Amino acid sequence: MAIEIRPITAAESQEYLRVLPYVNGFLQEEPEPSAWYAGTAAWPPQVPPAATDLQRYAEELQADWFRPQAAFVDGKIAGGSAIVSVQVTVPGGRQLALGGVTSTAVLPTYRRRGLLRKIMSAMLTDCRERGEFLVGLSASEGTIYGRYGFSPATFQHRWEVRRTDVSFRSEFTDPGELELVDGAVAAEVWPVLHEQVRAERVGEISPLPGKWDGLASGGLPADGSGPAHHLVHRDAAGAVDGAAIFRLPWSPDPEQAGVLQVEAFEALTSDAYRALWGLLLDFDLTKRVVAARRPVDEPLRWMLTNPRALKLTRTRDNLWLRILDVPRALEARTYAATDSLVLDVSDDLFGSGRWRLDAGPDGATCTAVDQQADVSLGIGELGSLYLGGVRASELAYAGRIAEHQSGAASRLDALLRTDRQPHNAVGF
Ligand SMILES: CC(=O)SCCNC(=O)CCNC(=O)[C@H](O)C(C)(C)COP(=O)(O)OP(=O)(O)OC[C@H]1O[C@@H](n2cnc3c(N)ncnc32)[C@H](O)[C@@H]1OP(=O)(O)O
Repeated sequence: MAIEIRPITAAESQEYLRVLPYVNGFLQEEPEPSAWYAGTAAWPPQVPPAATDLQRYAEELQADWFRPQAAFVDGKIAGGSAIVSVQVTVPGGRQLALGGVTSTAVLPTYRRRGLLRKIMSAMLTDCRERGEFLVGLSASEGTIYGRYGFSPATFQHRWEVRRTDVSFRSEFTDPGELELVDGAVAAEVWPVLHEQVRAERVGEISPLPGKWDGLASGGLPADGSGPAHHLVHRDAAGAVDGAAIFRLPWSPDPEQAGVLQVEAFEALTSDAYRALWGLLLDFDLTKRVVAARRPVDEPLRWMLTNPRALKLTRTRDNLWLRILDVPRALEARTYAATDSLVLDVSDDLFGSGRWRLDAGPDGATCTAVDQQADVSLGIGELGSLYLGGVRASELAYAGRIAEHQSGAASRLDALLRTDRQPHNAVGF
């Protein structure tokens, strides 16, 4: 079998699309209603794409931010994946280029012959040559991407709360006001709000072009989750400082009736956060609120009289990170303490190395050295640590980091920690 890995031409778009999960069918361990996918249709799609969808996807393949690679077997496309150009906010506030791996699939009849490995190798090499030193993805299965040096760096929770269990610890007088707005207003609010959130939030991803376009049209999803409702909070001066998108899906099951699904929620201030949740958790005729894709350090539970009222129903990894250039990545963020440590980092794909990290609140220098290492770790472990969401001491206890100096993992923790847990509400 003759295998060739290369980008596709415009004429090959339809053939390429046919191998991809969102066209070819994609089983997922847990299907997501549109409300949780933050899209206008359930994911994975429940109906085959229409010709107009295929045409739109094919046009998207030509965009400069979408870089598809295909595996041709004996001249026919048998697998594909793509890198989308996005940015990720890192500790210190820089928004770094991130190559986002997406839309990955190999036809069932060609699986386990090394096609993904070859595609991945081509894509990572291309990113390095472009100077992108961070690559990320969200994984369909947890067993696939560790071998390429990816490892979870952000996590997300789904939680639910019964309306009758909610009582806030303290009285709250809103200095601003809430307003229900239509999709056209929401389509103007969300890009601006998310941009402000992204500037502050470690791990947040820049939205792909067109991310908010569907809000204005407000189409009805096929999964019965109902129309999107848009809630906006304005501060005392009238500036938008928070917003939520929610749905009130219909269900024949009495247990599932009366659920308010929170599709998106952002607040720039504690007041906006309290005001928005105050209404969403006490919405007339609802019994239960379900919120997915939420940060793992949700402050809401600390606002409730009974913190146990907020029940976690799912926790899962979100952004998997792969560092392609250790010194450039480590020099691009800032640190919570001042310290100097030698890291021995193994990387099967792009070569191992030993670096001294001289780090502080204003940044770092990272220099190749020969001296004794304080810790040894793999490139995947470094990816998990990079945004501050995973503790080095936890990975050391798990045998994933070797300490050569007692206390070195704790010192690494002190350097890498961030005030809030990294989180990305937006994916790709
Ligand atoms: C970021 C995203 O886009 S997530 C979406 C990923 N896509 C899917 O899950 C769609 C369904 N799955 C598929 O299409 C394919 O199984 C793919 C794309 C995941 C893997 O493609 P393949 O060409 O079979 O992978 P390939 O043969 O290169 O395998 C490379 C290695 O990964 C392993 N591997 C591949 N897929 C899996 C899997 N699903 N579970 C466990 N191991 C896997 C192989 O055993 C092999 O191991 P080795 O390096 O020790 O030999």
